[in-house]
Amino acid sequence: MSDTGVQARRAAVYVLDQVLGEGRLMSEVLGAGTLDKLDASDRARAQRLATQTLRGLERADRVLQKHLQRTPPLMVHNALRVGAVELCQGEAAHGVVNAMVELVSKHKRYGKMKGLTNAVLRKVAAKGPEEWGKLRAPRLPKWLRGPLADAWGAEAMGHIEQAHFAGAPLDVTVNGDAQAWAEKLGGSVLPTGSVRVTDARQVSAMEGYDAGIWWVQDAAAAIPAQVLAPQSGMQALDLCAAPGGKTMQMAAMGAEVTCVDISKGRMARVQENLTRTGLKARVVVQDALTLDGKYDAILLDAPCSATGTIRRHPDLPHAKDGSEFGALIDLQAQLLDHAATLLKPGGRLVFCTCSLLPDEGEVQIEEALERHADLSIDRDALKVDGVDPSWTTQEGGLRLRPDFWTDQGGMDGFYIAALRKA
Ligand SMILES: C[S@@+](CC[C@H](N)C(=O)[O-])C[C@H]1O[C@@H](n2cnc3c(N)ncnc32)[C@H](O)[C@@H]1O
Repeated sequence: MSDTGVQARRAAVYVLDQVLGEGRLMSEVLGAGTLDKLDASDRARAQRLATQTLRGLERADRVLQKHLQRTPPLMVHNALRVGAVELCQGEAAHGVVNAMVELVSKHKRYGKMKGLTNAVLRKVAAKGPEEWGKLRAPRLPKWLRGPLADAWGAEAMGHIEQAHFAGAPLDVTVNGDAQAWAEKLGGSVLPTGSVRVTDARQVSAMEGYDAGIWWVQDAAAAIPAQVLAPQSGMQALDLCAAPGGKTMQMAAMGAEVTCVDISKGRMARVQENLTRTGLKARVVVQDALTLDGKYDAILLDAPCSATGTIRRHPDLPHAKDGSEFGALIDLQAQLLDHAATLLKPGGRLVFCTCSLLPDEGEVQIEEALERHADLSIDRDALKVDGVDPSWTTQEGGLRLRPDFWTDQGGMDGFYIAALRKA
């Protein structure tokens, strides 16, 4: 790591410029190799700083607001935001202020704003940490808060925002003795069988990773394959499979799995994951809408708004504006209709999305049941260990929210429903 942490902070500010200024997701910015020149520890630090700043953006702006007469240019504003978040979360003032002043002073256009940066961050260092704790959990932008508050109510909305601000622990799915691995990893076994590691280190350096005993998967994301529960030897299809968490679960259950995804790049990760874990599946890069064949069990984890994953991806509400969601909702319905044609009579289809929007969950299933007289909801499939019956919805699906299991660290938002073909 560089001595002063300037490089990591500069990279974090660049990532924020891209998310907040260009509407790019952090995964796109990082995927384009933005941080590749940094060493591993600076890269991790830059990513952590950008993530923490996005999570606490509203608080950072409130703390900064009273020291700014007008909004500075985005790059300077983002440097102040990163600095404010670090200071308010207990980082030593001299290191943060010096690094941010140096970073701004080297900027071609805004170098002259180093004095302002110094003055503002010194004021934040003096009072900010005390103010920080009294501020509310940051709210989602209106375009997303509106529909979510309509769906779940104002009180739940506040709890969801608190869960977003708290962030997410590391959950892993173990192919083996979960209790034994929970002890080795310093975690605990959740009611649904996932292992939660609160004191997470670098994942690839953790015991059992290289040996492929476990893979990273949020506890909520592990439930759809448990609901489908294909039996050993069954022909199972994982539609929209990459990076392959659910494929691996079904392969570990003994099913003959075919996994399909449209993205060649993302499917390379499925192949890597299968190689690491020693699990077997037929890997197909193809548009799921053009697939044929007949299967006993199908899992459709459809592309969606990903609004259930904001704890891990706080960039999403800032980079997006909801304008793409209509096309995703149409695609989900098409994928559901096509998946139904791939089911054998008596076969089962689990539909899921990592979304908090009913249009991508409850409404999709209600409408699919109207379109397909030969499909019925399978409520019994939801009787999975650790799944609270109160999570069941009116039409017979499961609604999971980030504010569930609060005492244990929450879970991603998900919708899951099981359908059976006559
Ligand atoms: C929510 S992610 C899947 C996560 C995965 N099931 C897992 O558990 O690791 C959605 C996936 O849908 C894929 N996708 C989008 N449109 C598709 C299509 N028409 N056919 C197949 N895959 C598609 C995307 O490439 C993406 O990998």
